[in-house]
Amino acid sequence: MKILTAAQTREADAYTIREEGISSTDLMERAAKAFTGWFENKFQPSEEVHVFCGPGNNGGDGLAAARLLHERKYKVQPYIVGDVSKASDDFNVNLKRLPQELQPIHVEQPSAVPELTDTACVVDALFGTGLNRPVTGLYGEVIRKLNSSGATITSIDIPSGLYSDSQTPEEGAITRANYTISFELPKLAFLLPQHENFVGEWHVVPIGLSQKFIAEAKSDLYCTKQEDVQQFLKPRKKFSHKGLYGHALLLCGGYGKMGAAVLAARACLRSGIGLLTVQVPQAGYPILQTAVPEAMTLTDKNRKHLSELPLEIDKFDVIGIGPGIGTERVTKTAIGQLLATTSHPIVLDADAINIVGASEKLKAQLFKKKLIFTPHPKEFERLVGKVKNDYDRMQHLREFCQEYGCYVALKGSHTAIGTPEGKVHFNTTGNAGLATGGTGDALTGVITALVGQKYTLEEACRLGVFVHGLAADLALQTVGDIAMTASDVIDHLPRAFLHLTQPLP
Ligand SMILES: NC(=O)C1=CN([C@@H]2O[C@H](COP(=O)(O)OP(=O)(O)OC[C@H]3O[C@@H](n4cnc5c(N)ncnc54)[C@H](O)[C@@H]3O)[C@@H](O)[C@H]2O)[C@@H](O)CC1
Ligand SMILES: Nc1ncnc2c1ncn2[C@@H]1O[C@H](COP(=O)(O)OP(=O)(O)O)[C@@H](O)[C@H]1O
Ligand SMILES: [K+]
Repeated sequence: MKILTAAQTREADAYTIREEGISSTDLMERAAKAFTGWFENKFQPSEEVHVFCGPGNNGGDGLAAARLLHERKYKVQPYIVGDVSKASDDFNVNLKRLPQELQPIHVEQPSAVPELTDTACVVDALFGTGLNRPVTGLYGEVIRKLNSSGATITSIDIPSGLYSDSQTPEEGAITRANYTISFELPKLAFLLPQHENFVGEWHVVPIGLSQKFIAEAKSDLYCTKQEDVQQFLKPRKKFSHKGLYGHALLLCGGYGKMGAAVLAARACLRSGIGLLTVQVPQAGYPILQTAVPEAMTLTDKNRKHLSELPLEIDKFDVIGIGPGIGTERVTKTAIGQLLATTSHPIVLDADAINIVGASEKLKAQLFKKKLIFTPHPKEFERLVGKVKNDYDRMQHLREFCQEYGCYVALKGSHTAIGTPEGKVHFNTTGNAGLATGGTGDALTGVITALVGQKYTLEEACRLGVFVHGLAADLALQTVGDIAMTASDVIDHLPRAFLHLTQPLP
């Protein structure tokens, strides 16, 4: 699923209107119906609904939604904020369509906004994608008043005041929505952690924008949905054997962190790898052999740390390195050897990233390699330097992937996968139960297994991150997010793969 800019969304609206021969008022009616459809499923008609409308088409949506909710017997009060002498045409059409008994309150002073109780619902239709400057003055005061009330706020299309594709200037007021209902496609702003308190829980409702326009629109930003990964999932063949599903090498674990190797290995095996060898420091030998009997185990000459590569490193199809390895000098040397000698794909995580990030010499060896990095935001900063905000982080992500020709899965609530072409694919599965030690180690195992099975590096990243998040979503149903562990996520990988191969009705 593509993510379009505000300007492209306007073009999509205009294109749809031309292509379908409908009026812009009809499209607005569709948007308002889609919005109220969601609203009716969420809130009871007994709720008081206060709809705050601005002067543009977002306000027009608000007026149309107020009328539709009134028809559905909600107790609705529309408000028109500020000077609407230059209101949009569709705003004016919908103002006229309000029935006699549903007259709007004109808000010319912030004091005209009533004290709202905790049980009130607010619909925020002040500004949408037409926002062209930070929200200050009366609109800013109204937003601050709504934010400080206890009311439940639902924003139409986007929280008012939030820029959809770039950093919102600090002086602008932004609605702190509990829910945001966006039309047709999600907006980039929804996927960035810094906007969590503004966007709240977001949903996308279809309004029939032209699929042709969307397919042809140029965008480097995507959301990965289930149907996307199902398209490249490889079925297992009846006469196949383990030799056809790749032999992975995991270089993981260190003294006190052998669990990282166990988790990565278990996740790798649960993701379809044909054969798995794990090399651990000597102290890890009994642990690995006991905890993961399916994996072959090699030992390093060093008792506590990774310090050497296996002799026959070329026989492996993929190498996953990093979880639990630490940053000892001997380990740095081994990573240098790995980057210098192997042409096989490598998945680098955790301390492997920290080691590379701290050494310009190692960074110089990254070019023209088949590499996937799986950093969390702190590890990412060790690779690229300090970032200013989430937009700056995305910019660094694209530049780093383009410069080194590599893939980066920048982990988070919506893990962002950067590609060498400068594209970014945001993941749509997973939940806060994943915010616990070891889940990243499991992800390294999953992605390593998929690369071993000859998925392209892009497919392995997108499918791996998706299925890892899906396993957590399935685990949520039985263990919840508070108690979830990395082992729970691994234990739910089978159901997650089943879900993808045999979609539940
Ligand atoms: N036919 C269409 O084009 C459709 C549009 N839709 C709605 O239309 C919205 C976009 O509508 P518009 O393009 O009219 O834009 P908005 O309604 O977001 O706002 C534009 C108006 O606000 C003013 N404005 C912008 N920033 C301001 C600020 N900081 N302070 C004060 N005034 C400010 C502008 O001068 C303009 O009058 C979407 O978000 C969506 O809600 C939907 O109805 C779907 C169909
Ligand atoms: N709030 C969250 N919502 C969804 N996914 C999350 C959240 N927090 C963390 N994750 C996911 O959990 C994993 C954590 O990885 P990482 O930080 O490397 O953990 P560790 O190093 O302990 O294994 C990543 O896949 C990340 O995307
Ligand atoms: K809005």
